[in-house]
Amino acid sequence: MKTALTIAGSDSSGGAGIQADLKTFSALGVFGMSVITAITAQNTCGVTNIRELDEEIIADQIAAVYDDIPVGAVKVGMLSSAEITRVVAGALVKHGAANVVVDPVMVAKSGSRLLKVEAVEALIQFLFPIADVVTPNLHEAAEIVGFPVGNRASMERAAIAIKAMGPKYVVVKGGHLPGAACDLFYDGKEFAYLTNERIETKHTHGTGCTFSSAIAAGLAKRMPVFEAVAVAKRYITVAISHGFSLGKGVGPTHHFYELYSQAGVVGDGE
Ligand SMILES: Nc1ncnc2c1ncn2[C@@H]1O[C@H](COP(=O)(O)OP(=O)(O)OP(=O)(O)O)[C@@H](O)[C@H]1O
Ligand SMILES: Cc1ncc(COP(=O)(O)O)c(N)n1
Repeated sequence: MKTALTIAGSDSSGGAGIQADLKTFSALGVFGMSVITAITAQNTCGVTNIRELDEEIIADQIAAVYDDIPVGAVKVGMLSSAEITRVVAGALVKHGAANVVVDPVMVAKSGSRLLKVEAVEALIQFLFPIADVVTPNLHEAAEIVGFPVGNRASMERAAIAIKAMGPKYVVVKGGHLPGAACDLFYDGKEFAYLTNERIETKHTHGTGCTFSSAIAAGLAKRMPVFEAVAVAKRYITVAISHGFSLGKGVGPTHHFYELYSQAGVVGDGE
């Protein structure tokens, strides 16, 4: 059985965070495990409270998994503070984590800050050098590199700057671009664009979490990195096109296995 671990925040409404990650792992046929960094009181309208877990229980959760179970890939999402970021990075190094996907979650769609401003430096310093893939959206890329990112030229400049911070691969997500949903993949040598038509929907809660978990699921299945990203792009496109209204605000994406096998995202044999 292939396994993947998510280290992220809990979203009580089930659309983003740990919950989206585990649903994605399951739909892609990978056994999911979780380390919770923070608990958010959250629904489709926004985040009403955040409680960080203490560093000891976070480190102990990571140790409990790695000391016992082979971890095929790990996705890192909401980290909230610089201290949590340092502890997670240190634990991943200590346990020799492989196939590390870092989604540099900073602000929820609803506007709440999920990573303190002063923690961005720790993310760059401690996590980027041990990451295989880093997946910023346009806003996150801009905060990381310190210049505006809003078109293909600036996405390429940002990808080069982020690659220089240590990860093996960078995916700058263009979900917030005008027009097509166009993501940039960069391996340090060449740029490749993964493009899909924009789906007109407001139900996109958790798209970033879902995309990065799908990449981790692909790596856990030992796909080459570009193939894992391409499968994740197909997965998120199907997930958004079947996003649905739930609650009064921004509804979630869709994670039911049948849909993905019908759409050819996962083969029956996987
Ligand atoms: N309306 C859309 N139609 C098609 N694809 C989309 C749409 N919105 C986002 N995507 C795709 O979803 C993936 C996630 O991108 P996005 O830029 O939304 O991430 P994000 O901002 O980190 O997500 P989140 O806001 O959940 O944190 C990317 O592959 C992006 O191209
Ligand atoms: C716990 C947690 N992690 C990540 C996100 C980002 O997802 P989105 O930007 O879609 O709200 C979130 N809202 N909550």
